[in-house]
Amino acid sequence: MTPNDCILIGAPVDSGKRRAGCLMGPDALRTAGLAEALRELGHRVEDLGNLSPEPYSPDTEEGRLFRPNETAAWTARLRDAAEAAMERGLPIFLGGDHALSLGSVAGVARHAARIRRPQFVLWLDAHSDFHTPQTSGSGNLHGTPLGYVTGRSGFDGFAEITRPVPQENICLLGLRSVDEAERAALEESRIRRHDMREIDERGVARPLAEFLEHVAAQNGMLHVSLDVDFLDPAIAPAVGTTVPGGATMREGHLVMEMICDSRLMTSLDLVELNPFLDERGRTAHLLVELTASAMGRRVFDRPTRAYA
Ligand SMILES: NC(=[NH2+])NCCC[C@H](N)C(=O)O
Ligand SMILES: [Mn+2]
Repeated sequence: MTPNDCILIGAPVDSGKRRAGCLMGPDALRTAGLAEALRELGHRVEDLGNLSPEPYSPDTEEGRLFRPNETAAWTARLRDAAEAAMERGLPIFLGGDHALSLGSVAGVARHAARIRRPQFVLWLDAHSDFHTPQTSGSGNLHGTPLGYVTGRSGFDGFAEITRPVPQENICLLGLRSVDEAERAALEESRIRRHDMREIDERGVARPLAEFLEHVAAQNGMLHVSLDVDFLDPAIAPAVGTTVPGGATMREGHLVMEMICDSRLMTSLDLVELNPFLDERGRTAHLLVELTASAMGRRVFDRPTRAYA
C-alpha cells in the first residue's frame, strides 16, 4: 500500500448517549498501539491529540434529548477539523461515541464538494443511526448521524448541512437493530442496506464488493465509519449498545482488507469504544488490528506475539 499521511484526531465525544465512558476511547486506542501499528506499515502518522467542543451553553436535564448543546458544539468543531485534515492526509477519528460522525462526515463531505468529487459513506454498524431528534425514542443523538448528514430536518441548534451526502451514496452493513421510525424512513430512502441475515446468506464480500465497485466507478471519496457494535459482542464487548449476532473476527478483517485493496478509503471513524466495559483492552486491540488491515496489513503477516 502506498504510504499515507495518517492524521489521528482524538474526539472524546461522550454526549451522544447516557452511558458514559467513550471519552476514554481515544486514549485506549493510543494505548493499544494505533500509531505504532500504522507506522509499522510504512505510513506517516501525526497525532493531533484530543479536540474539545466549541463553547456552548450547558445542557439542562430537562427535555427529551440528551445533551443537544454539547453534541452540537462537538459537531461544529469536528466538521471544521475534518475538512481541514482532508487537505493534508487521511484523518482517523478516535471516538468517542457515534455522535462524532455528525461532524466528521459533514466535514469530509464539504471537502469532497470543494474538490468536486462525490462523497460516499460505508457505515459498519448494528444500527442504522438514521433518526432525527424528533423520531429518536431514546433521545440519544448517537442514533442520528446519518439523519443529520443526509440533510433530514429537525436538527435545531446544529450547524446547517451545506453538503448533504446523497442517500444512494451510503451503504449500511451489519444491521440487526433498527427502530420502527428508522425502518419507515429507510424504506422510503435510497440508502443501500445489508443486514446480518443477508450477510449470513450471501457472505459479507459480495455486497461490499458491489458497493466498492460503485464508489470506484464514480471516482468517489470514501468515508468508513466503524462502530464497535458492528462486531459480535463476544469478540468486542466494550460497547454500551451490544447486539448479539454481529460480525465475526474474520468478517471484520475481510471487510477491512477489501477496503484496503480497493484503495478507496479517504477517512475513517473508530467509534463507540467504551474502555470502561472492556476486558483487558481486547476491544481496543481489535480496533487497532482492524485498522491495520484497512491500512495494508495482510492476513499472512500478522506476527505471532508472546505477551508476558
Ligand atoms: N451509534 C449507536 N450505537 N447507535 C445506537 C442507537 C440505538 C437506538 N436506535 C437509538 O436511537 O437510541
Ligand atoms: Mn452507530
